[in-house]
Amino acid sequence: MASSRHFRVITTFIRPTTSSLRVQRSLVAHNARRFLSTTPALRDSRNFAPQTTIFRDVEPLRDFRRAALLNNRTIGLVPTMGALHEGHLSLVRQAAAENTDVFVTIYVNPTQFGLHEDLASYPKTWETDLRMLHTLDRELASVEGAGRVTAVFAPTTKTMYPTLPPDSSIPGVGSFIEMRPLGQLLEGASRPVFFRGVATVCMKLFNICQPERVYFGQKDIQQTVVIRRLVKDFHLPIDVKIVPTSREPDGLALSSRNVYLGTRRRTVGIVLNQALRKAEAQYKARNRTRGDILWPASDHADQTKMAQDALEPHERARFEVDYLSLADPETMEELDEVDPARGAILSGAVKMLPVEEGGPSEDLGVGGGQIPVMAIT
Ligand SMILES: Nc1ncnc2c1ncn2[C@@H]1O[C@H](COP(=O)(O)OP(=O)(O)OP(=O)(O)O)[C@@H](O)[C@H]1O
Ligand SMILES: CC(C)(CO)[C@@H](O)C(=O)[O-]
Ligand code: BAL
Repeated sequence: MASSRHFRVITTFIRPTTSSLRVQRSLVAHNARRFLSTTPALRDSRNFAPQTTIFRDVEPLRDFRRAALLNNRTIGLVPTMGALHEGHLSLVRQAAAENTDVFVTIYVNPTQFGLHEDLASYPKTWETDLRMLHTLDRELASVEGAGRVTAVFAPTTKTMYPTLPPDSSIPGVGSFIEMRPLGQLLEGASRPVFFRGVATVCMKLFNICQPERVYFGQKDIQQTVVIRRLVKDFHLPIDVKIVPTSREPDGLALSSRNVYLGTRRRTVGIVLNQALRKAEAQYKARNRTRGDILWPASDHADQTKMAQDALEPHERARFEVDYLSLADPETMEELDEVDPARGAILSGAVKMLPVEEGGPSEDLGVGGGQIPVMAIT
């Protein structure tokens, strides 16, 4: 059986207090208002014509992109692994507010999955994904000034890895992009090939689609740091946009892997989000040192863990805290103290262990509570 996996919770960017970030935020707010504002900006969508083309190969997509460039159109790229949910759609919405064309890529990239991770069982919902994008595109068609979802790129692995088959082993035969030590910290410590795979596939997708802007979710915060580094170190002419995390009412972040959780692990899984909120509150109360910021988070996680461990096997959802991190926003190196002018990234990971004993009619999630999980709240 594949090894148990992390239930990751990566929540908070303690923002610097510089005016440039405030400007960035207000621009996003402006765009959101432009996009979300009601009647005056609504277009008549009765004549809605779907504009989305599905591409499997590189050359036709390149031709499409070239034509867009000649027509002064701008491309916002949203890379995904499919199994779409409202979090993905929020990325598409922001991309549509800032570009004439949105390209969505749907590709489950093998090189970012370690050999014992959940590549084989990763949820695939192609038909539903297309329906969701179609519905969203219809909505976009009715908004004055909004871009449209004009391309979905869903390549085969042979297209993405044209020379050698993808290799997920640590020595890794093939052509890769690596960032050391950034890609080896935190998530990279427990998933040693993860960021190598992400950086490599994103470089490929950026080269194929040549977007002006790319959109990534803050939920995967270390991934956003890796992408910014990719763009900086390889001089890519791309603007990286980070979109806030979409959450369930109780704070659980939407995530494709949530289907694995089942009721019991889902309920307990919000522990880390709760813990990190406590740490964030410490920062907001003007605490700046690592100990002061992180202790309530560790304490909350410890208390919850003890309470679960004390329950009977048919009642409990056991977990282990992998890390609680207070890190520099560009290097992800751990900080002893936060400089408010620079900000920090507060993040954490919890390993949700398999359910030991299911109840008679209990919803244990896809895979009966045993599937390796990489869900994010
Ligand atoms: N809840 C969310 N809010 C905002 N962005 C999100 C959310 N969930 C995913 N994203 C972003 O969507 C993009 C594609 O993510 P991906 O397809 O891996 O979905 P996922 O839900 O993160 O899946 P997984 O369960 O594998 O982590 C990434 O940039 C990711 O950060
Ligand atoms: C960015 C990405 C699409 C690369 O495969 C993936 O890591 C994801 O979905 O976050
Ligand atoms: N959203 C992160 C992709 C992964 O876990 O592989």
